[in-house]
Amino acid sequence: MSGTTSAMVRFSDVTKTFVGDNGPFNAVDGVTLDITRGEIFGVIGYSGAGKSTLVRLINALELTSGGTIEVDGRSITGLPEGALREVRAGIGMIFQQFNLLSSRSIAGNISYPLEVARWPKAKRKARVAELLDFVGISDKAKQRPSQLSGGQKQRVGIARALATNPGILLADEATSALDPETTQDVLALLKKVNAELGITVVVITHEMDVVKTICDRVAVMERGKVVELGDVYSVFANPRHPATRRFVEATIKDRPSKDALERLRRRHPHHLITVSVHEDGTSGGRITDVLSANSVQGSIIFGGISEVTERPFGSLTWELVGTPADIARSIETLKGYTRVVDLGTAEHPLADPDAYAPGTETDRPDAQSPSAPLPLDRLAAENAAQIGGIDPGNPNPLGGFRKGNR
Ligand SMILES: Nc1ncnc2c1ncn2[C@@H]1O[C@H](COP(=O)(O)OP(=O)(O)OP(=O)(O)O)[C@@H](O)[C@H]1O
Repeated sequence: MSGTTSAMVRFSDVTKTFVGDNGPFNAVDGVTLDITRGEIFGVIGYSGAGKSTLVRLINALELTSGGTIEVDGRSITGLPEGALREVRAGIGMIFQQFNLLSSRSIAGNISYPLEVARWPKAKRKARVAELLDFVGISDKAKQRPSQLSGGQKQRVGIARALATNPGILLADEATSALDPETTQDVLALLKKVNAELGITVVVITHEMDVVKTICDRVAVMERGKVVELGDVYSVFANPRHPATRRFVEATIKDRPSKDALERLRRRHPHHLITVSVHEDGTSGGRITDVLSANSVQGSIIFGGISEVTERPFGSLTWELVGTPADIARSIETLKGYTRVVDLGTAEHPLADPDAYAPGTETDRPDAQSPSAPLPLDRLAAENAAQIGGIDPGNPNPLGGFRKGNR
């Protein structure tokens, strides 16, 4: 990769049109955004929002219907297949279902793209050993994929995707099939890929937890459009779009839902407030100081503070006991530091404008029609793409090596 511009990927008014059961529709609809060189960029959205399609446009597994895409300063729009193979060689990809070749050993899987790129045997062997060590599974070299756990399989997928030194790694729901602990391990590995190898990582996910753990910036997609874009902490601290708010609330779980608030009011009939705790706002200690300075007794009855991009984030719901005037003064003072939602009392309740009311997928106003089943040729194309520089139209990546492109 040339390293000449700060944008590793540039989408300019990009549209991708598919023909569905009800006629043509835009799976990606007028997207303009830059993915900065060296960052971990998240794309989040509900099923069918267009995330995979957007990311598959980067390595030309899908071709644009409108607009232009630049990868590493080079427009890939309208390039002939031969030139696209060159672009793909600089992009690694990993998938939810790993897409490993079951007939090959782990070392054989990782070596495969190097064979295709016609690396000499000794160089291949050294590179595979280096990659196995990097992803932490050197002891698994001779085993078959079926002998590995999901997390280990994804490590193989990552090693294979890195084999030919790509500048970009695309991770399509790479942790969605893993348990929470293994997810954290794989996310840590993706962070290491980014930090130690300087690779730009694009992560597609439907879990804000993934975004919160590793991404620098995030785009929220809904119905093919990017509805919110920004650095992760700001998006968490100030989500503007309803879809973003739902993702944040479902992940942080720091505020009582409507139902939980009703239960809290029954147990705690006095004045309730929810106070945001941000790095640049207030802390639990400062809240206590403000309350005691105003002769108000406070106790925490709900809340949670976790880390977003390694910085504190969350909120605490307090029950306040004191005179109405002292409580009002406390709330005014706290508002000078941070966001305070006044929930009133059991007798005179005030609604939380941000309350999260969990619903089903189909309850959501933005729910999309279910994604089409993965066509077989798409699976073959993914297999081909992740080993770098191969024609995604080849339905049988093991059916004979194509000529390398370097
Ligand atoms: N090859 C295709 N032909 C027709 N429609 C398609 C094709 N690929 C995707 N779609 C449709 O485009 C829309 C966006 O799909 P896409 O896979 O990009 O969404 P997504 O946000 O990644 O969803 P998921 O998280 O379920 O994978 C969906 O309605 C899907 O059914």
